[in-house]
Amino acid sequence: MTRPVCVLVGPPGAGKTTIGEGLADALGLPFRDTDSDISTAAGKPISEIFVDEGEEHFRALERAAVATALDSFDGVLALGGGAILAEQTRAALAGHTVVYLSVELTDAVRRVGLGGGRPLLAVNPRATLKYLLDQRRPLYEAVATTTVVTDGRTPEEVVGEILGIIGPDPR
Ligand SMILES: Nc1ncnc2c1ncn2[C@@H]1O[C@H](COP(=O)(O)OP(=O)(O)O)[C@@H](O)[C@H]1O
Ligand SMILES: O=C(O)C1=C[C@@H](OP(=O)(O)O)[C@@H](O)[C@H](O)C1
Ligand SMILES: [Mg+2]
Repeated sequence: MTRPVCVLVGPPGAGKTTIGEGLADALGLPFRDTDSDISTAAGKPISEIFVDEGEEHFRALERAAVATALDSFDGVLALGGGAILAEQTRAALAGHTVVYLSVELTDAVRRVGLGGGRPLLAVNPRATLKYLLDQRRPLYEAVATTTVVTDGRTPEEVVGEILGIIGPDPR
């Protein structure tokens, strides 16, 4: 069994996808994002899965995609922001190196803009993000082995801090 060297969690706009790519690059390891896995397998964007099959169906695909990646992928793994809502996923994260990329409302709103293809943020991004941040903060904190604050920091600075935590050769 292989396992990711680092799993990134946090709300939309925390930078999981961006930081994950940069971190994988710096480590010379592959990068994977469960949103991309789900979208590739379904043959359509996440936003269309929400419209065609609904959020419940997306969450089932997400639980399966996360379980598979946690068991079989040995690079840097980014999860979707809502993955930790599933008790099954929170339990599966135990024993992994889990970095919570935290972000407060102002920076999260700025980064996601008008939603950026995120169906949950399509109508009122600011109000929805405020709700998501408050609802999920305890869940991110519960699964994380480390928290890295991203507000007011560049992706390069964030990648540098994570490298300092997990080291240059985490395998
Ligand atoms: N530390 C950062 N500083 C400024 N912009 C960032 C930072 N991290 C990510 N971004 C930008 O914010 C947007 C959302 O980032 P993304 O990686 O998709 O976040 P997530 O996967 O957590 O939703 C992207 O446009 C990205 O370039
Ligand atoms: O917060 C959420 O519930 C979601 C976040 C998205 O991923 P990012 O956190 O990478 O934006 C994506 O999984 C989907 O739109 C649902
Ligand atoms: Mg992402």
